[in-house]
Formats: sequence, structure tokens, C-alpha cells
Amino acid sequence: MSSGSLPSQGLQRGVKICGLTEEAGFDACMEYGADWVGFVFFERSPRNITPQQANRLSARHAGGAQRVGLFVHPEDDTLARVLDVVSLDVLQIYASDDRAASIRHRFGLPVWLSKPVASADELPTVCAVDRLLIEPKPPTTATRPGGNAQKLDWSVLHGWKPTFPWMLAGGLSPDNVEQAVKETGAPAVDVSSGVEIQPGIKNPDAIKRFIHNARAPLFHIN
Ligand SMILES: O=C(O)c1ccccc1NCC(=O)[C@H](O)[C@H](O)COP(=O)(O)O
Repeated sequence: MSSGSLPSQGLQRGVKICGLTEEAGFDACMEYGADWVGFVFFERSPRNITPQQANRLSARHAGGAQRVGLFVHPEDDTLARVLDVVSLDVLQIYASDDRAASIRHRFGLPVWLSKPVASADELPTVCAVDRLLIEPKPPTTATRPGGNAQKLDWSVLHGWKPTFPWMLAGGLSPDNVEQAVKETGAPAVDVSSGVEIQPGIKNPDAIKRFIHNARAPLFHIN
């Protein structure tokens, strides 16, 4: 697969809205055409959702955006328990490359791996799974590895030419996403805090604007 330039639908830039917990936010993702919706299975997160709640939300719409389950260093048992209750299309994982590849093999689902970076020399050159999420390192005081509304220094990505699918995450919002894709050439973008009224509660209008603005720039590769 080349250059990470293949979002889920043709040449349209891929958009993932993460951390859905309630109906209005979930329905907005479906109405405004998000490519992926994320459910956070991490107890310390304000966006944590139970498998049963995720299943109920997911059942509100047949089809539409792919359902992504987000896990932090999960055991196989945890993944199996969630997948018993809610059907997921993608597993988004915080783990090592080897562990992520092993989860992919064990569960037979596409796996996306989060790659926190702080400088250009930390940018990955290979991808052991299906997609990498490039995001900033969390603040030292953070209680979770992502979803902290922290923006990556986009200049870190200048000149980076990955040969695998990737997605930009961290501190994006309806107001900065257009500039973010222009500066980085990101083929896909991921947001949580930037489209929220409060942690875990999404703003439908912000979701609409985020999706529109993310797709506004012509598709190009950096
Ligand atoms: O959202 C959380 O609470 C969370 C908890 C544990 C690991 C990851 C988490 N979120 C990751 C994300 O939602 C995405 O990477 C997101 O695009 C970045 O978050 P934000 O800066 O809030 O947009």
C-alpha cells in the first residue's frame, strides 16, 4: 500500500471522530459522513464506554462509519470480552509493534497503532500493522496516553514520506484541521476533544464543521 494515501472512501480525506459515548454525537458522525467512529475502552478515560453501551450506540445505525475500538495495552482476554459484545471493524491500540502485530494475527481484524512522537527522528519508517496514528507525546502529568487536546508540532512532519497508511491526531479542531492537512499532507485525521462540549460529550455542529473543513483542502501528499 503506498504513502498512506488511501482513506476509506476513494480520494476523500478520511475522518475519525473518537470517544463517542452518547446518541447525539454518534448520530452526527453518521449524518455528516465520518469514516470512522471510535469507542474508548479505557476505564481512566472520561470517554470510557462499556461494550454494552457501545453496542447500543452502534445499533442506532446499520453500516455507515466503521467502528474503531481503542485499547491501551490490552490483554487478549479484554479484547475478546469486548468483541463478544460489540462488533468492531478496527482495533486501535497503544502497545509495542510486536504486541500490535500479535493482536492483529490473533483477532484477524485491522489494527491501528498509536505512535506518540516529539521530534522528526522519532517518526516511524515502517509499519507492522494496518495504519499508524501519529500524535504528540502526552504531558508528563496526563492520566491517559491520548485524548488530551494536545497539538503535535506539525513542522515535525515536514519532509516525512511514509509508505504506509497513517492518520494525524492530537489537538485538532474545526478551526485548525484545514491548516493541519495543508501543512502535513495527512491522508486522514482523528479528533476527540476538539469537537466536544465537555469530555465525552460531543458537539454535533463541531463534528459537522470538522468533517467539512478536514476535507476542504485538495488531496495531496507531502
Ligand atoms: O480519549 C481518551 O480519553 C483516550 C484515552 C486513552 C487513550 C487514548 C485516548 N484518546 C485518543 C484519541 O481520542 C485520539 O488519538 C484523538 O484524536 C486525540 O485526541 P484529542 O487531542 O483529544 O483530539
